[in-house]
Amino acid sequence: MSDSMSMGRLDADETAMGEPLLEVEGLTKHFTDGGGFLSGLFGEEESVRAVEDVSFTIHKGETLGLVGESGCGKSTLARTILRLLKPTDGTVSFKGRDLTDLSAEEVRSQRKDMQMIFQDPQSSLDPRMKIGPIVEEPMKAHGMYDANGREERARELLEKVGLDPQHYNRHPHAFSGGQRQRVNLARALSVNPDFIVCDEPVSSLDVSIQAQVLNTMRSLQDEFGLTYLFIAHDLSVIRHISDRVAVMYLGQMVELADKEELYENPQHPYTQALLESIPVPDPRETGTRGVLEGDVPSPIDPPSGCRFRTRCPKLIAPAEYELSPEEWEQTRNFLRAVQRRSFEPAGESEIAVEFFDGRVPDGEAGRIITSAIDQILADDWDVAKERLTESFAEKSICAKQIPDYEVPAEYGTGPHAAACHRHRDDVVEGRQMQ
Ligand SMILES: Nc1ncnc2c1ncn2[C@@H]1O[C@H](COP(=O)(O)OP(=O)(O)OP(=O)(O)O)[C@@H](O)[C@H]1O
Repeated sequence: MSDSMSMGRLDADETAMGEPLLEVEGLTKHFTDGGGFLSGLFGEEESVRAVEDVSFTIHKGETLGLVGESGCGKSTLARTILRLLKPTDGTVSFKGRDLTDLSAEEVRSQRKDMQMIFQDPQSSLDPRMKIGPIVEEPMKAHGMYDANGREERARELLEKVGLDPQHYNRHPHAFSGGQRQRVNLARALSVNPDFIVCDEPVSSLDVSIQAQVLNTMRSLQDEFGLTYLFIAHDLSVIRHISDRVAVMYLGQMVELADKEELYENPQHPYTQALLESIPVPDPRETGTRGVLEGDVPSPIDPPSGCRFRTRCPKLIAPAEYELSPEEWEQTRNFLRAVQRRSFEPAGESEIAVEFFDGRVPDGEAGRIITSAIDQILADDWDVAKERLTESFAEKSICAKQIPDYEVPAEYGTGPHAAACHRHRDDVVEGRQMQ
């Protein structure tokens, strides 16, 4: 397809994937500095734009994996969906019912159907309580069964999650991390929910234990007809458990597709970078550094257009310059190097050799580059950086419009949404045509 669809909306649900269970539409959560009396007076209250205009659907019985670097807004999105946080904007419908306008009491009763399990099984279990009563707590809160009924169900659930029901009277410290996460699962299941948000549920566990817990979660899903929103930063974990995968960057969804499609045919440069950075199984190697350049910008003042553009290795060339793909790549690398001040300027020809194979492009683009080189040699880095950024980065379509495209899928049957302007018809070989 050619042009941007509704701005910021990334939705991949128009298929026969089953009945929608959860529909999220334009969900936005900004954190505003509550103490901002003075800033409020001047109307300049700063807000952290943690989640911005996110739309997607989760179907009954599926697992939607949600992946992205730390701080990209995964937990805030999950908490806003569950109404643990009040949305700034947008709607969440669960089984066709809009949750956004429910009263506090209605939200509380709705929560029975929507449970959440967290990363750290240690801190989410009260060390003074025995695990049986821990599992019974939510049933008690929702007035389910009498005391005997609750105990019976708790014992049954302990067994279902792979624990010994005889351990009903033990305290959490008697269990390993994996076992404690199983207690959490039993507790979440106790109120018979339809939907469970799993926020990094296996991240704190040893790799060898992770697969076992994930397998248990899978079989519980089949047995109880559960639907999961599964959050993780680890792409191998997401691949193991998910049916579809959504990728988040700086508060927005950038790609959503069937699992196989996303892993085999990623169409967003951020997803591609994340996948390239899956570490070889070496416990000393962590994170995504190396492939993804630069720092994540602040969510207080995120980049315009595509939020990934300031780190994107595929930034689109502005329409006004007639640059070949090679020249654009050189120009982009030069721009990045100046922005990061990552080289020692020796002289004009040395810079031209280092970044442009000795030949700066012709025309207007060349004139801008040459004057930037002069400014660098005069130690005016900031002026050079500003000129190059304004002339190239800010003129790219990537800076001007929020991308949102549906692209052809090669694997699976579901749609594939990718928020990258390279999928416009008027972008050819990384350059926007006039
Ligand atoms: N209560 C809050 N007040 C202000 N800012 C917040 C608050 N909670 C989260 N944030 C900010 O919102 C952004 C998104 O945070 P969030 O915890 O949702 O990300 P995440 O992807 O879940 O990260 P992680 O994987 O590290 O948990 C971050 O910039 C974070 O600092």
